[in-house]
Parts: sequence; structure tokens; C-alpha cells
Amino acid sequence: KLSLGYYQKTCPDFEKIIRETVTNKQITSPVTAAGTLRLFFHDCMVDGCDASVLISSNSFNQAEREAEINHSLSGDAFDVVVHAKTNLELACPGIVSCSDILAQATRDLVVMVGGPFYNVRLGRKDGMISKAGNVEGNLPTVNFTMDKLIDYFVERGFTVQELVALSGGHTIGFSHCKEFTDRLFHHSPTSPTDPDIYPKFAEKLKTMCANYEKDTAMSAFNDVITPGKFDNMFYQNLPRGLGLLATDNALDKDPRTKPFVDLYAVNQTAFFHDFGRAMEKLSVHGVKTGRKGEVRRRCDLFNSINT
Ligand code: HEM
Ligand SMILES: [Ca+2]
Ligand SMILES: [Ca+2]
Repeated sequence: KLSLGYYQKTCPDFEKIIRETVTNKQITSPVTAAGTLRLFFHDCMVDGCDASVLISSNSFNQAEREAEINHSLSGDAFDVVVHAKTNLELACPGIVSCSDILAQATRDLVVMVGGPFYNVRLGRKDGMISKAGNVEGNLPTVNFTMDKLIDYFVERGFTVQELVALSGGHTIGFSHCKEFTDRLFHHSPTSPTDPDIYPKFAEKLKTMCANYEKDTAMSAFNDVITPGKFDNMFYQNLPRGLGLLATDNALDKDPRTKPFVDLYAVNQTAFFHDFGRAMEKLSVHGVKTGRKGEVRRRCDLFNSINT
């Protein structure tokens, strides 16, 4: 029920307004692209791509943002959606859903930092539920075994190859120390540091994260070589011991995923093609249309709360 031309008649400047908004935002805050890509993933995997992740909590409802894993979502990512919504409400009030804004903004930001163009079909409605309790178990974490990670994606309709391609999202952005300190300090009784990590890289990370329990803001790039550029460097890093997260490193070890890591490391065109296809699929994951949702007036509030 979604279509590329959904707003052609009702909001002809939709594409232009989003493109201008994200361009301005990404230039002033270069972390926006990575933050928005992760925000979109966290939205789509919890109750579909319905902007449920954007809802603010109130005294009656603990929204998805309150879930521990979502505390580290980027403020700039929420911000770019709000800016786009404001500009769109001025041009065509009450027409464009927040879930469509997030999907389209994510694509434009991926393209802006060098990634592939892919089609974003439009016509999503915004969800009417956002509960912190729905988040746990619906998003993957770095302590997942490869069995668990594969099950997680396959249960949601994604293939192992799509798991590897989507993990390439970690070619941009960063992670806080607590996401990889187990690999630095508590790997095993005989070797506290994971021997898979290139030794000099491990030393740098250990110095940086030495006080991670107090200095909780400390973080490292997911792709140390080209952290701001969307490219296939993420896959080239893995066999060199430059993967940051345990789950990313594991992609290069497991025989089910390694062939795709090897392919994407030598063939950026294949990566871009597969990432684009997988993003098209992620972008329609569990979408709501018709009366299953609403077009929110404000992206952080259900309409019922304003009336
Ligand atoms: C495969 C399972 C995945 C796991 C276990 C995982 C885990 C993580 C973790 C722990 C962080 C660091 C968060 C922080 O400390 O702030 C992160 C960041 C990020 N993730 Fe994932 N992720 C996964 C899949 C994905 C997918 C499918 C995408 C998108 C296609 C994605 C995009 C990102 C981005 C762009 C960042 C950087 C965010 C920023 O810089 O603000 N991740 N991920
Ligand atoms: Ca959602
Ligand atoms: Ca990169």
C-alpha cells in the first residue's frame, strides 16, 4: 500500500524539504547521519517503522526512549526529524507522517555521507503505542552469540546475508566504551583482552576506556579508519582485528557470515547494492497504513494527547 509518489499531490515539496533539512543538520552536526540510521533501526525493529521510538514519556506512559538501550540514541537524530516536521507542517499541515520523515531522512543522510541511494516507499502511518517494555528482546545487543543474532534476524524475515549487509551500518558512527570493555578487560581468565583485537588498537582502546565507569561518555568509532564515510571499510577492518563490537568481530569468524564479509570487503558495489535492498526491506518492516495509525501533529506526542 506504500508508494514512491504518495505525497506528489498532497505535499509536492516533501522530498525537497527533507533534503534541505537533513543537509543543513548534517553540515552543522556531522554525527547526525549515524545517529539517524541507528534511530531508524531501533524504530523499525520495535513494532515496525511507525515512529514509536520518537514518543516522549509522560506520567502515564514510559515510552520506548526510556528503555536502557535507547538512552544512547542521538539527540541530533530526534532533532532532525523535529526540524523536518516543523518545515513540512508549514508547507502542508497534517499530511506527512513522522515515520515517513524518519525513513526518508535516513536515506538522504546515508547518501549524503557517501552511501547508496535506495527507494523509500511512502504512506506509513504513525503508531499509537510506545512502551519501554516492548523494547527489550526486540533489539540485538553485543553479547548475542552468532546463533542468537542469526535467529533474531531470521525470525524477523531477514536473511543471514542481510544481517551482514545491515551490520555495515557500523561503517559510520561510534560506540560507548561499555559496549566493548568486556573485550578489553574481561575476555577470559587467561587472556583479559580479546586476542582478536589488533594489539596496538587494543592498547589505544584500553587507555581511552580506562575510566569508563566514571567517564561514561567515552566512546570510539565503530570504523576507526573512515568513521564519517559510508563505505566498505567496516568489512576490511574485521580480519585486521579492527572490529570494535564483539558481534561485528564475530561476523568474520562464523562460517555462515564470513563469506559475505569477504565479499563486501573486496566489492563495495556488492555491499552498496545489498545494503540498499536490505534497507528497502527494513524501511517497510511492520509498517502501518490506513486506520492502523495516524499522522501525528507532533512527532513526540500521540494526537490524542493534544486534543
Ligand atoms: C547486528 C546487530 C547490531 C548490534 C548488536 C548493534 C549494536 C550497536 C551498539 C552497541 C552501538 C553503540 C551505541 C552507543 O554506545 O551509543 C551501535 C551503534 C550504531 N549502530 Fe548498531 N547494532 C546492530 C545493528 C545495526 C544495524 C542493522 C544498523 C543500521 C543499519 C545499525 C546502525 C548503527 C549506527 C549507525 C550506530 C552509530 C550510532 C551513532 O553514532 O550515534 N546497527 N550499534
Ligand atoms: Ca517502531
Ligand atoms: Ca566508513
